[in-house]
Amino acid sequence: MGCNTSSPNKVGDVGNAENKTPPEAQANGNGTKLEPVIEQQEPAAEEIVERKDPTPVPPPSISPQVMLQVPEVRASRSNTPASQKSNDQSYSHIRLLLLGSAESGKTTVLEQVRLLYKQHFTESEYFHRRAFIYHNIFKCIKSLCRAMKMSDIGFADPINMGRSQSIIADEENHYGIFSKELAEKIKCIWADKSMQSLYARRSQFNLNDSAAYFLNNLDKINTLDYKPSDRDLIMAYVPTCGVQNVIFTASNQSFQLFDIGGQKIDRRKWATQYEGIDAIFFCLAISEYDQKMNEDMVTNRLDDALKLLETISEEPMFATTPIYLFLNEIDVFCEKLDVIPLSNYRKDFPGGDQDDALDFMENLAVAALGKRDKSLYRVYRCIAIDTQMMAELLSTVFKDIMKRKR
Ligand SMILES: Nc1nc2c(ncn2[C@@H]2O[C@H](COP(=O)(O)OP(=O)(O)OP(=O)(O)O)[C@@H](O)[C@H]2O)c(=O)[nH]1
Ligand SMILES: [Mg+2]
Repeated sequence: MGCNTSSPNKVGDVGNAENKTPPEAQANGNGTKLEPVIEQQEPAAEEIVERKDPTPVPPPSISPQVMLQVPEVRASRSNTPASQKSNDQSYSHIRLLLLGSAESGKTTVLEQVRLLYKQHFTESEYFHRRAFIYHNIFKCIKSLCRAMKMSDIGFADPINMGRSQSIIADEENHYGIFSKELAEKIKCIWADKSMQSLYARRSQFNLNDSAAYFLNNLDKINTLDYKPSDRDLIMAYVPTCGVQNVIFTASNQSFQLFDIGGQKIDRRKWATQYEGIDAIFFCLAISEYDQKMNEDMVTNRLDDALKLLETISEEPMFATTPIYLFLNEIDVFCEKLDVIPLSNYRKDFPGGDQDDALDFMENLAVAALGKRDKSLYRVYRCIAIDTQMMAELLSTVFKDIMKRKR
């Protein structure tokens, strides 16, 4: 039996999504012209030191965080906690909080909301994302070269060994277009037959899920007039270090979606955003069952994510707050199962096909929600990079949230 990724599976009593694309995704319900306002939030100096991601802070000219607001709320500061906003009578938004561990898909969900609900990207945001795409590509090829060096495989073409060594020795962060020579090196290494077999074992060295997508598109990207497409924006990984939010209208209701970084260092700030939250979107990347956390390279990522979910579920401030749980990355999960058996990492998995494995993961997540009343959570299986799937899912979720508010 194949993996059913065509529509989000739901637990609970949410009706099936009827429309392919929600009408509210095509225009702003209230007709307000939305003008993005970009504000920068820099991480504190001690965080820069502690952060495990080796490239948390892009060059000074590139903002790592953006905040999108409708004109009437421009006066508020980007780092004002949701708690303060809840006491401000001028706010009429339903406040949503994205939570989950690092690289679980939170910002991808936010970016999908922006694309679907017409929160256009500014030129400087394109510039910022473009810089990160070059950086993502270089980081990926460097990880692959390092992994090849550690492996017993060896390049199919011996010339690639020297190319690989020079990539490993390159200390630059590469936030800009690659030289012709560097681009050629990257392409040759990526095309090497042995590299492709190593790529199949990529979870062993925490390679970003979008590595192949960007490496395969290098020719298009490495041009002076390259402007990221919507797809490129969704596929890029820009680690969130701080809080960003977007305000948008769905079904004539105004929503504000907050997104916080999921690395351990960022979680210390989560509680400052808890008050006044109407619903939580929790992202859990189920594909990470065999991976270790970048922060310590010891803790299993799935264990960490489940523990995090349990903590959020038990948080007294969320006792009556609905949790919308997104079991994310089912594409990567299904692809990985054949290469890395789930039973190697989850001894309690009795075995079975992909759908059994998906059910098993869902049960783990539901168990982490503990004694929470069934009416206070919904579970969805999703692929956050799939815009069509997310259009249906988000439309269903927003309707459910509004039903609860009535
Ligand atoms: N293949 C695949 N890739 C995904 C999926 N969801 C997210 N990604 C990719 O995973 C990477 C990380 O996603 P983000 O949304 O930035 O992760 P995050 O939870 O915001 O991470 P932090 O900001 O570090 O907390 C990006 O490159 C996304 O394109 C998915 O369902 N499938
Ligand atoms: Mg993020």
